Amino acid sequence: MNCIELKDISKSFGATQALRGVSLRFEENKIYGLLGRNGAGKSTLLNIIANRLFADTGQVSVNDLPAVENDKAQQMIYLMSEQTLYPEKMKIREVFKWTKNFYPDFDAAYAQNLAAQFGLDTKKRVNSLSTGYSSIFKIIIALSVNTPYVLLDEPVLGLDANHRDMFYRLLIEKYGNRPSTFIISTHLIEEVSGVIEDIVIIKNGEIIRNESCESLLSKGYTVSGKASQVDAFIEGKEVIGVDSLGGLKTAHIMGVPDRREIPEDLEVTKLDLQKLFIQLTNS
Ligand SMILES: Nc1ncnc2c1ncn2[C@@H]1O[C@H](COP(=O)(O)OP(=O)(O)OP(=O)(O)O)[C@@H](O)[C@H]1O
Repeated sequence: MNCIELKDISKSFGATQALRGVSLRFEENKIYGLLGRNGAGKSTLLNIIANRLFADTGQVSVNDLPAVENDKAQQMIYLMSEQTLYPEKMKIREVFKWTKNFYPDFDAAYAQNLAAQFGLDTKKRVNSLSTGYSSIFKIIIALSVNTPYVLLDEPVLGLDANHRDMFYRLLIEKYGNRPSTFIISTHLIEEVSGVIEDIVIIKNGEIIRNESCESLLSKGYTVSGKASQVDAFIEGKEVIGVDSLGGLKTAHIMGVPDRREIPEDLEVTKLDLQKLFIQLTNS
């Protein structure tokens, strides 16, 4: 079956249990958001898939091939992370050549084109890049590598708003032209919500949600309008957050709205993913 499959993966670092019996499938040609609070286990999960860390128990397979110490499986995966695995003195264009040796479908011409769009000078050495450009350099490889599975661990770290916007746009463009699976671990939930199809939420090393963005967001709704009307309406409901401005109020509510019950003056909109995430991962 074409997917990355994790079966009962656990991993501890000394007394810290980073992952607890994680079973999960990342299907082909989908964009996933991997969300979780600091220390939840996201990087550990991605590093285990990419064979940079070994699980204590459990198995990972890539298109039915065992992922551990297996070049055939690993050639289907590219992991972009904070760690830089290239010789630091290498120039960017040399890294592009080097990448092609391990990933034959790497598109060097497209990478050069992206570098020009981002204003990245490929004559520069890897260790001379600023934090933002170091992320951009890795993003460019991730978008050009053409592996069936691309894992992005905090890809927009240090990127300014314009470059983040460019990245999301290029990702969607790339996905449209040549679909593959992208797994994006990020804390910028609202920004990524327009890009991802499925959401995996990890809390204290356990998967607490694994479903489509649409299905998750249909589990709640937002009402806004005059504060007094909103207050009356939310009485007795499961409210997960409230924002007020002047005499206006917005309330985020779990449950399915009963349209007949909602006063005409109140506006009902989709739930805010970030508010829902905070609620699900609090405590
Ligand atoms: N090499 C390590 N040695 C010891 N503990 C580690 C190591 N790597 C991760 N951990 C611990 O395992 C847990 C999960 O860490 P992980 O980096 O996977 O979380 P994360 O979800 O990626 O967090 P963040 O969003 O803060 O990057 C944390 O408690 C972390 O401190």
